[in-house]
Amino acid sequence: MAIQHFFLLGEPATATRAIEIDSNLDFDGLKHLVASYFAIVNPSGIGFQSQENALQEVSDVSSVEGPVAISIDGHAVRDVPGPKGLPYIGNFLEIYPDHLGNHQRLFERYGPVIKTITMGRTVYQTNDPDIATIAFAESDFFTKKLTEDHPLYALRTPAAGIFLGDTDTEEWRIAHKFLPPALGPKAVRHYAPTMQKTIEDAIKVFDELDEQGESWNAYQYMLKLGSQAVGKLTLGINFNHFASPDAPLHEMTLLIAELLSLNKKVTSKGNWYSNLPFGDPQRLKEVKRRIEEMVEESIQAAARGGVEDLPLQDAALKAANMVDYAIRATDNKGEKLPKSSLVWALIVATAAGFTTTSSLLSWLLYGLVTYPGMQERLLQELVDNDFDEEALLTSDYTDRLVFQDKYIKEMQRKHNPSFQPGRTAKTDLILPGGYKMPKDSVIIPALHHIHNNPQIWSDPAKFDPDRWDTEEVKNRPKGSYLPFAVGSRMCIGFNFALQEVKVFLPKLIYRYKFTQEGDTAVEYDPMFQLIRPNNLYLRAERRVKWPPKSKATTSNASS
Ligand code: HEM
Repeated sequence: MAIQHFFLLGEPATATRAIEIDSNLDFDGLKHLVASYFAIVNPSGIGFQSQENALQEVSDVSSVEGPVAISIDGHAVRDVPGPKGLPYIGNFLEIYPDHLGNHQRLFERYGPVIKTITMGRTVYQTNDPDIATIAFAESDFFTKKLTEDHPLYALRTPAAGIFLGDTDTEEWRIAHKFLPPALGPKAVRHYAPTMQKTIEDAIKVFDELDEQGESWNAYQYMLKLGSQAVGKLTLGINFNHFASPDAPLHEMTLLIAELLSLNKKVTSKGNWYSNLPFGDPQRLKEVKRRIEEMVEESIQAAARGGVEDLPLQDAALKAANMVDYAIRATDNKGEKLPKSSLVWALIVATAAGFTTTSSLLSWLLYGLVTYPGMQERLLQELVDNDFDEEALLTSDYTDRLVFQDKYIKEMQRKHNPSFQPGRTAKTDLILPGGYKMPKDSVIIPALHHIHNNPQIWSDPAKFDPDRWDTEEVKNRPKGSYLPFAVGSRMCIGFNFALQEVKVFLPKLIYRYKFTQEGDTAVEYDPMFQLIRPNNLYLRAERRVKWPPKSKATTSNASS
């Protein structure tokens, strides 16, 4: 057993640590051992050197006259770079309003990990898939914990367990045991008829708008549609958004939309602001209270129906909605989701569900009028698959729409609604590349910038659904496409979201030809928790004719 002294290259050689090296250890084992002493997240990047000579064998490392310097991926350890800020506001003006474009510029200038400070809030971001994967894995190094620097800090609600709570809590464990089964692939399939009914109701309104020759704001109507679908799923409430073209948004939709926008305003201005007893911070508290009240009412209404208890999986397949599920679902110890978790878990599932899907739906419509040939190819695929107004949109049917699947994937690569899931460092640590992150600091795997990283995606700015057939994309590095995040805090509603858009899109595309009203550049809302288009106005005209089946399909059918 030899003892060697080590220090991190880039740190003073006086900060050494003595480590005992077992003579049976191999080189990888030595890297792991040293990594554990210095909280180096990925041991494989470790290099050892003495007097600038690389040491390649365990025997060299243990016998050389110490201390031995540790490099990471060929680098000395370093602080995460970022732009110098102004007093008080930090980098605010350098980032907003176009935070996507500006972060892209900062990644190009500073490399794969950047640090910015806005209004006193320090955030690390990465566009590197490896680092994103590390951050998303709940581990000794990272967890979801809503510290003051976390983008969801102003919304944190420990009782919700999911989304707005820390991983390391009983509330998350319980909510995470009960809720995902209700949104698993099989459970979601049984909601397909409800989804189809939702879009068929909505179509009456789009028909009326067409008859009046009116164009409409894509996000506003997709918000109606997305929240109508999710409201039925989570709370069993019909929001009646399609009673007429001007039907108002349901109070729940309005409040949740306000909650998110207030949160983005409050968090982008720093913690001093969130504590003010008036203005936006005060309104944020009022909005939360009113939402709680409304969900409690829908739980009361569902509970009065009188229902039998069922094991989780059975409840998921039989429930009329998630309130119904949450009341009946019983785990193998006979326990249920406690009342204290129920209200906020349902609020969060509702909010997470409709704000995201309505943005995705809006971008999917944006793609039809922006990217040449998409609308025609999607329509052709429907015709080739014998679609008509009566078709039943089961998941077996939508699985056959291969181009639609690639279109949705590419849309989530370029225009994913969710962009800033944050994870918190559990200890002072060293990331690949040698970047130092202090305990309790927050790193955001910047989804948009990972999805547009030119080192992973060729010509990332190009919207190209066919790239999903290429070997390059099929063999892409782990962590390079994460529209729903990954790891145990990833989205639990992704099956529902994907099924929903796969049911809605065919109905819309087969019935209408979409064109954009005016040619103003479409802007995204910079002060919203999600990326959504602000000013996309569409005209949906009833189709009167459809293309014939393509030759390949007809000849396949006759052969
Ligand atoms: C296009 C649609 C959607 C996108 C892009 C999306 C994206 C995401 C992302 C990135 C996360 C991780 C957030 C974080 O780490 O901070 C997340 C979490 C979550 N999503 Fe989604 N989501 C979508 C739809 C839905 C739907 C339809 C539901 C429910 C009906 C839902 C429910 C949730 C919940 C409850 C969590 C938190 C899980 C936890 O805390 O363990 N999402 N989503």
